[in-house]
Amino acid sequence: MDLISRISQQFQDSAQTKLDAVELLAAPIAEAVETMVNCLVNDGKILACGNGGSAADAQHFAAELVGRFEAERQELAAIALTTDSSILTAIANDYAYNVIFAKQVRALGRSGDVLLAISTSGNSGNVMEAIQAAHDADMRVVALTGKGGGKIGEMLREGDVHLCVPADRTARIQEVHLLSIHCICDGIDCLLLGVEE
Ligand SMILES: O=C(CO)[C@@H](O)[C@H](O)[C@H](O)[C@H](O)COP(=O)(O)O
Ligand SMILES: [Zn+2]
Repeated sequence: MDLISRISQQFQDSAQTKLDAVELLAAPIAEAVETMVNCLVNDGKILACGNGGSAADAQHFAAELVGRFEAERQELAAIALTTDSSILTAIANDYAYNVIFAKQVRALGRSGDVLLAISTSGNSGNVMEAIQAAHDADMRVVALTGKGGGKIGEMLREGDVHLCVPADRTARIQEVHLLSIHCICDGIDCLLLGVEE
């Protein structure tokens, strides 16, 4: 297959994966919006974590809440746990890579806060440890996964929200995660501001 055909195929696969996911994900995305708005209006904050491309997604999400998405509104409390290289290297070096997010959740997370946990496989150990720490702190979890949800799908409990993308390819799952994150940002603005467009 030549490059142009490969690229065209990827665009088609990405669009199809999104269309295939909407029926399954629309309700949990709406639940995620309500969970997060409820947290934010009650003075809570959202902590976000993930590895690799999902670390970028966590940061992207926090930037849209603290800065803005599409509408002007008050700053919203969100922190990506993927950005402080001193914290990350100290914890990985002195303890284990598996606890780089969990120790930050234990330091910063409070009852009523939300953890946005992102893992395409649903099996990243450090994201699982973060979820456990969030549960211990009486926080709710919004999990973005794929590939059937993995072990993270089995860890979630009542009050948590699971957005499991019905796909097996990491890149395609990440693309739906980003769309879902934008839907969450739009939904938060809509509930807080009544934004229609
Ligand atoms: O962006 C990509 C692949 O598209 C990679 O950086 C990917 O995020 C990394 O391999 C992650 O470590 C995968 O972790 P996870 O999504 O399974 O939790
Ligand atoms: Zn990637």
